[in-house]
Amino acid sequence: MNRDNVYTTATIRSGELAAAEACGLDAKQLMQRAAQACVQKLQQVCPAPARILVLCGPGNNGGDAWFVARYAQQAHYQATVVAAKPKSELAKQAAAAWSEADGRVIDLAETLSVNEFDWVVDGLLGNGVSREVSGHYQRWIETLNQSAIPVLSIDIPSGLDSDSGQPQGLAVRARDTVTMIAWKPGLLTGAAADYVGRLTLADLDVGRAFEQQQSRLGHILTDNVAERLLQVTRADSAVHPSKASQQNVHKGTYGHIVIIGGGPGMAGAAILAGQAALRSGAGKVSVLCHPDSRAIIAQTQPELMVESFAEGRHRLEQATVVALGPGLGFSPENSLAQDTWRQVISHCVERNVPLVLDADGLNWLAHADHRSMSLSAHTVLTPHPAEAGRLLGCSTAAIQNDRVRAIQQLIENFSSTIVLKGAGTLVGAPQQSLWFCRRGSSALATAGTGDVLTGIIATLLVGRTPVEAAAAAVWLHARAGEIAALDGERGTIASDLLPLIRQLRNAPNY
Ligand SMILES: NC(=O)C1=CN([C@@H]2O[C@H](COP(=O)(O)OP(=O)(O)OC[C@H]3O[C@@H](n4cnc5c(N)ncnc54)[C@H](O)[C@@H]3O)[C@@H](O)[C@H]2O)[C@@H](O)CC1
Ligand SMILES: [K+]
Repeated sequence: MNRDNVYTTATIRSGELAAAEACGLDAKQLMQRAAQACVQKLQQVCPAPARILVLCGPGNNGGDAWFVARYAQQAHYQATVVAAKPKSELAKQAAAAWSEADGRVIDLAETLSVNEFDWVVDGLLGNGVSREVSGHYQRWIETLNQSAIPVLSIDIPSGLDSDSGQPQGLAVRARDTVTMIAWKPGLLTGAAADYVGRLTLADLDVGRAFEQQQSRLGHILTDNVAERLLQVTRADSAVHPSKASQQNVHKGTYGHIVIIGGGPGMAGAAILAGQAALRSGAGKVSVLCHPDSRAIIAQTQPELMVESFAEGRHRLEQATVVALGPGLGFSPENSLAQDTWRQVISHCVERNVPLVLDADGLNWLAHADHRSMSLSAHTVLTPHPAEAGRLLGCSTAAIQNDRVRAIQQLIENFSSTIVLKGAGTLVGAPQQSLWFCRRGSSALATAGTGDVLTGIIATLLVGRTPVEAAAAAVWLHARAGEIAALDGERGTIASDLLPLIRQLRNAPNY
């Protein structure tokens, strides 16, 4: 079974019973397996006879939790149940199993000191959360989040939306989450990383049947896959015959990357993109910038070839890949930036030159009427949520509330490869399933890291399809961020990533 596939919540909810039936199981047996998987995890993280508090909500997530209490008790844990009235038929049966074992139940409306317990099992709400958390649910989640007691969440931290990864007002911050059957996007993107803790997939032995019956939304960008993508080069045409013609054309070169940006006061963005391209292994990097930025860029990094756009236009003819946007400048009266943008886009579209559009490159795209222009299929757009909002004409919050929908819309509108940045970065392209990157660090949320990513993508575009290059670059950048953060997340800056990019390019498992 490919344990990296991601399915929408709707697919999981509508398909899990059919998969169980194909394996000769009914819904109650599936629930019992879910509970057993959670008890196994408990046994790893807090051996019996620990004191555990089991919180049971009204639906089947609560049903799982009632069975957890029962099995935990059988495994010699001291289990205490706090429960809402079970509403679903399965939850009622699971609650009955606890009563038959003479288990005591405390009503959710009561208060209890959680400090008496070693661990909490959170079965309040699962993938059926349908509204903002309030009342006793809110109170319990606040209590858990304020206490230091570790929490194991069943399926998904209660209150987290299992598609968007956004809390519905409030969500449990778990130490561990055991999710059932298959990965859901809400565990992997948006705010998920702040809530899910360590993730475990329990496929309940129906995962294979489920995968055979359902189509996936995407897959996790695993280390293995990323390392393989990083190794694929033009010399590998036998492995990737689809790229043979492009590979032959450029054989023997590591590519000439042309970066266009660096407006007045924004030379740094072009420098960082250029340095990242060099450290990712580009053979030659040119920067075309505003005349005022030329000297500082050239002095900062002598390996960069620097010209003003007017002087260096001919560089476009030599470009293997173009990166347009870092520090370009964006304001209605900035006609130099706008003209440059138009000329570069036209060149790349006409010649089918691979293009990365970032920062002001995206702002000009949002400003243009994109319906009247087409980008080449070799284009990668790298919006952060605010830029994505500008491109789609909606708010940043709307993007974050449904990142999967947002990237799908961007792919459709621009027929390009899209990197939707932010925690749980998504990568997608037309007719391809999405990549979910779980790696990364909040240390990457600082100025300039986007410019670095642009430089990496541009370099990796040499010899890879746009989606492969974007996925490999996102992973590399995220890993570099993680490693940089080992010296302290606070104070990590974009240029700290540069030596790590070099290390990772030479040894991805560094
Ligand atoms: N159906 C199956 O065969 C399986 C289901 N499983 C479990 O079932 C869960 C899904 O069960 P359900 O569909 O019953 O959904 P949930 O258990 O997530 O909750 C649904 C219930 O909660 C209420 N609710 C929704 N939002 C609320 C809020 N904000 N505040 C208070 N109450 C709220 C709903 O009115 C409904 O009564 C999964 O997450 C998983 O844990 C697993 O046992 C695997 C097998
Ligand atoms: K839960």
